[in-house]
Amino acid sequence: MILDAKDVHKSYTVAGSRTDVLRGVSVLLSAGESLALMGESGSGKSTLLHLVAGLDVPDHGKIMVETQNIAVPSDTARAELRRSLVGIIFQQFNLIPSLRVDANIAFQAQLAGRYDAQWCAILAKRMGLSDHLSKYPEALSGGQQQRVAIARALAAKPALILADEPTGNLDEDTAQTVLNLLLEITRETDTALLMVTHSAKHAGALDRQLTLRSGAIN
Ligand SMILES: Nc1ncnc2c1ncn2[C@@H]1O[C@H](COP(=O)(O)OP(=O)(O)OP(=O)(O)O)[C@@H](O)[C@H]1O
Repeated sequence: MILDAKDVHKSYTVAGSRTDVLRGVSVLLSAGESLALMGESGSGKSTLLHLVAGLDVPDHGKIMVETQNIAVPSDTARAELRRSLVGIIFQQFNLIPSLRVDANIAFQAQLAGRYDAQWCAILAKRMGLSDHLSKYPEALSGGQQQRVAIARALAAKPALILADEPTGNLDEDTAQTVLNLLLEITRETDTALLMVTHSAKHAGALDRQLTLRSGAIN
C-alpha cells in the first residue's frame, strides 16, 4: 500500500467558532492506482490533500505513506518525508519564475537527492517540453507550465503524486491533454495518484472516485 490514511480528523477554530472539516476519513491507495477526490466546495478536499502532503497535521489519525507516518507534529520531519515520498501539483502551477524550464524540472529531484538527468530528459520529451528547456516559465502557456510542474513532480520519482485541481486553470482541450499525460506516466511508473477535481468527466478517467460529504467519505 502506498497511502493508508486511517480515521483522519481535522477541525479549524476561527474566532471561537469550530468547524469539523474531516470527521474520520480513511483512504487506501496502492502503487500505480489513481483516485479522484470529489466533493462540494468547502467539503475538505484540499485539507485532506494538505494533510497527506504533510503540509499540516491532523487532530487525530494516521497517514502512512509507504512505511512512514507523515502525520507527525514536527514540521522538519514532515518536510523531510514530503521531499522523499510525495510530489505535489497545484492548480496555480507554482513554478519558480527565476529558473529556466530545465532547472524547474530538476528542482525537486535535486532537493530529494534523486536527480537523474536522463529521467528528466525523458520526462521533458514526454511532456512535449524539449524545445522549451532554456525558456523561463513566463514565456510558456498555462498548459506548458502545468506540464513542467508535472515533470518536476515526477522527476524525483515519488511514490505518491498529490494533485489539487491540476487542470483547473486550463481550457478543456488542454486540460484533457495534460490529464492524459499525467495518467499515462503515473501508470507506467507505478506511481500512486490522488487528484482533487470538480470535473466528473476528469474523475471518471481515474481508477477510483471518492466523494467527501459532511467531513466523511461516502
Ligand atoms: N487554515 C484554515 N483555517 C481555518 N479554516 C480553514 C483552513 N483551511 C480550510 N479551512 C476551512 O475548512 C473547510 C474546507 O476547506 P477546503 O479548502 O479543504 O475545501 P475544498 O473541498 O478543497 O474546497 P474547494 O473545492 O472550494 O477548494 C472550509 O470551510 C474552509 O473554510
